[in-house]
Amino acid sequence: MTQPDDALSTLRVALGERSYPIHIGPGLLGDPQWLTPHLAGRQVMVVTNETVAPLYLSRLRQGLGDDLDVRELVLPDGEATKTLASVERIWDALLEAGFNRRCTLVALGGGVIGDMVGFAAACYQRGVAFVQVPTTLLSQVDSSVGGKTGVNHPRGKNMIGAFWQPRAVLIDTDTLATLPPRELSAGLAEVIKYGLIRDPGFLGWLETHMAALRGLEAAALTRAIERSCSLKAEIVAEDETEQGVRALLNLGHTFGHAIEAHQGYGRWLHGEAVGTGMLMAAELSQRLGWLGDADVARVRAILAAAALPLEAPADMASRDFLAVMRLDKKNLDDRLRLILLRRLGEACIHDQTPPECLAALLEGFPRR
Ligand SMILES: NC(=O)c1ccc[n+]([C@@H]2O[C@H](COP(=O)([O-])OP(=O)(O)OC[C@H]3O[C@@H](n4cnc5c(N)ncnc54)[C@H](O)[C@@H]3O)[C@@H](O)[C@H]2O)c1
Ligand SMILES: O=C(O)C(=O)C[C@@H](O)[C@H](O)[C@H](O)COP(=O)(O)O
Ligand SMILES: [Zn+2]
Repeated sequence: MTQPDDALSTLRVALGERSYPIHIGPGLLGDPQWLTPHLAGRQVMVVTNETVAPLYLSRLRQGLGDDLDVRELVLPDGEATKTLASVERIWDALLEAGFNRRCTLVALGGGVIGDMVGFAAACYQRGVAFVQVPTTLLSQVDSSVGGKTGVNHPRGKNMIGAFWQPRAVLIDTDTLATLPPRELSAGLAEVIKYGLIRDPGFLGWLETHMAALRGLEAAALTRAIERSCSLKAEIVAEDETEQGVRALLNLGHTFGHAIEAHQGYGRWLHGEAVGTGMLMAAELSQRLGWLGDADVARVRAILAAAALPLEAPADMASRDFLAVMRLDKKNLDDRLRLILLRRLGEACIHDQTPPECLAALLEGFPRR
């Protein structure tokens, strides 16, 4: 087997004794050196959706040798399909193919496919191998790394799931060429998140390179993906199952998940809801005296530069936010646990927000 090309970079997610690679670069799909070393055996189920299949399925198949038993499952597209019923379709296909515990599932697509395939792998015959091949910016910088898998419930995002780590993450940056601009912006929300929670230098870099990122300039995108994956890998290595620091990756998500669930899954993209949620978190941090006017203005400006929404849905009252936020998975002992900003580049877990302060934020935050 040839050595990986120098143009590609590899990061690792270290989990105690175990670790897995994140390969990042152009041209990974279709090159057998990336996928085949991570297969558990001969049986391979590639799961994708009806949008991604015509774009990338045949290229991925080229990266799988002829000596394998490869099956394909093409699911419908959309956040609304991130359900247990879709995961059952994966299990049905695996059983129909007669696949055993040495099979490997390959998730080819965005975060919806990745989360569902990971969950299917976690449960099939009590756990089989899976590989993430993310094709959206959001899935390349966030969802494919770290092993959070699962599906939505009408009452809350990702309410049913498991921690189950992939064997490898293969990020082919060429796939971003076909991504619609709205999806690119959604991915940028999670990229901005890393700067806000952990890396003020990266936040500054993003401010100056936003036009290049939105213009799909390869060098800028690769740098943003590498830095995001590296920060996520570091946090997951510290706290795989979200007992502490990993919760910081949820900046903007308590508000954002409430928007997604209230509006009906898919109406707001996950990244859009998280972007608005991060602005809400920043404004709440300002009300608590941690951020100044200039800090909040910077958060608003970078979200605007990424073409993300800055207002909450018009039909969402404060009580609608609170109803979903009360079910958030981070909450303990009936207390809301929010991720807030001590300053730009430093997040904290906060469960002491005075109710009147949160109420004022929710009442005063603009709607559209
Ligand atoms: N597990 C985690 O840690 C984690 C982290 C962040 C988000 N998520 C989850 O990820 C999901 C959002 O992921 P997403 O933003 O990738 O959404 P998505 O999976 O719905 O993909 C967005 C859209 O882009 C299409 N698409 C995918 N790749 C494409 C390509 N290369 N060219 C053209 N179109 C392409 C998809 O078919 C879809 O229509 C949410 O369910 C969210 O909860 C999970
Ligand atoms: O990896 C994590 O941890 C995250 O929180 C990343 C988030 O961007 C992602 O949306 C995640 O799926 C949210 O998880 P949840 O536990 O809040 O459902
Ligand atoms: Zn997210």
